[in-house]
Amino acid sequence: MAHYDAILLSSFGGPEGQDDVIPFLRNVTAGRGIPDERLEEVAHHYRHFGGVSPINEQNRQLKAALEAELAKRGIDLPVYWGNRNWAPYFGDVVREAEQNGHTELLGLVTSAYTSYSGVGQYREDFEKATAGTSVAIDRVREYFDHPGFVTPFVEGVTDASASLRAEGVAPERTHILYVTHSIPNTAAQASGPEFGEGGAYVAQHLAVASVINETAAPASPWSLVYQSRSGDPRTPWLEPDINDVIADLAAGGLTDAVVIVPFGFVSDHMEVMWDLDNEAVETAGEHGIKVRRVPTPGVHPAYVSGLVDLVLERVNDVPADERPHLTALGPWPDHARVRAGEVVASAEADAR
Ligand SMILES: CC1=C(CCC(=O)O)c2cc3nc(cc4[nH]c(cc5[nH]c(cc1n2)c(C)c5CCC(=O)O)c(CCC(=O)O)c4C)C(CCC(=O)O)=C3C
Ligand SMILES: [Fe+2]
Repeated sequence: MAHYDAILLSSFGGPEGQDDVIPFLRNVTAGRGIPDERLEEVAHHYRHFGGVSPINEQNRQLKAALEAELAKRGIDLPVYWGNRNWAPYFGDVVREAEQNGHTELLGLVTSAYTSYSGVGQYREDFEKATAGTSVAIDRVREYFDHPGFVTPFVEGVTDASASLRAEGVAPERTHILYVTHSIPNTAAQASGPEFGEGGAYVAQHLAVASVINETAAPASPWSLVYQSRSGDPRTPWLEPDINDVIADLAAGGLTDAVVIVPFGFVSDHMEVMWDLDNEAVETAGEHGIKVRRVPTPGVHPAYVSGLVDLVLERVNDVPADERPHLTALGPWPDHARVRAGEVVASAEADAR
């Protein structure tokens, strides 16, 4: 049995008013050479919604849902919530936990896949936040193929396909677009070169998309596509872009509808609201193609109880061969623990 004093719900953070937008974007991009034009463009996405990203409110709701599920199961672990890029910041939350006598934390991260953004950067955040404290932070494994994460997408694709069928669109003419965040090709490769082109990041997405499609829309063709590319235009990022694919499908004449499945994300935050509900839906409309956008897990009961299962699997040291996973890639291995600013146990997965 591993001992933990508390859970640390760990997320990205987002602005909650117009005055927060630029300081937030500076936090996000600190030292990573995002061109100013791109920052202004992204600021505009936030400004359009009053400078408020929905992500913090979604995390408050997820925290409340986790607390309710833990209480229901009689598990006595408080939940702290901290972010990388906006208040409540990890550093403040870790000190608050320490003052409350909670020094052994288990991180639940709102990223399901392996990449620097979802793994290495959080480990660095935890190193900084625990430096000079007596706090240690573990994190649960990447849960891209955990039933709790996959089930809401299976339901969403099933419902979207049924509603299109009800409008007379044949499943064979409905194309399912599994969409995730583009990252630089080099970052994808670094996520696990042993998984071939695109590394673990692409392999995980392909494996999950194939499982969702087989279960929810077996008669429909599908593709893995990307959104939210940024950075220097000369640097290659993962392609194709969702908007280009919608245009190509329309030109191909075999597609009457697309189902957009934002399975790279756990909640309907700004990247979903702007890049999909605004841009991609508009692209489909311009090409006369029907469109459905499937919800992200949010506070879906399967996701919330899946996260609690992931906590219990660590508390109870459940062996790998008993850990739930829906693809041949899983169960993904656990990561090294960070204690007082140092990585104290090394694991192969932590090169990422
Ligand atoms: C893989 C991945 C995820 C999924 C995994 C995870 O969830 O962690 C993700 C999530 C998110 N990304 C978000 C926002 C942003 N990401 C940016 C920039 C970047 N993301 C990248 C990758 C990812 N990002 C990369 C390689 C960059 C460029 C270089 C860099 O900066 O490392 C920028 C800067 C401007 C721009 O270039 O777009 C912003 C504002 C929000 C918050 C949304 C909200 O506010 O509701 C969320 C959940
Ligand atoms: Fe991002």
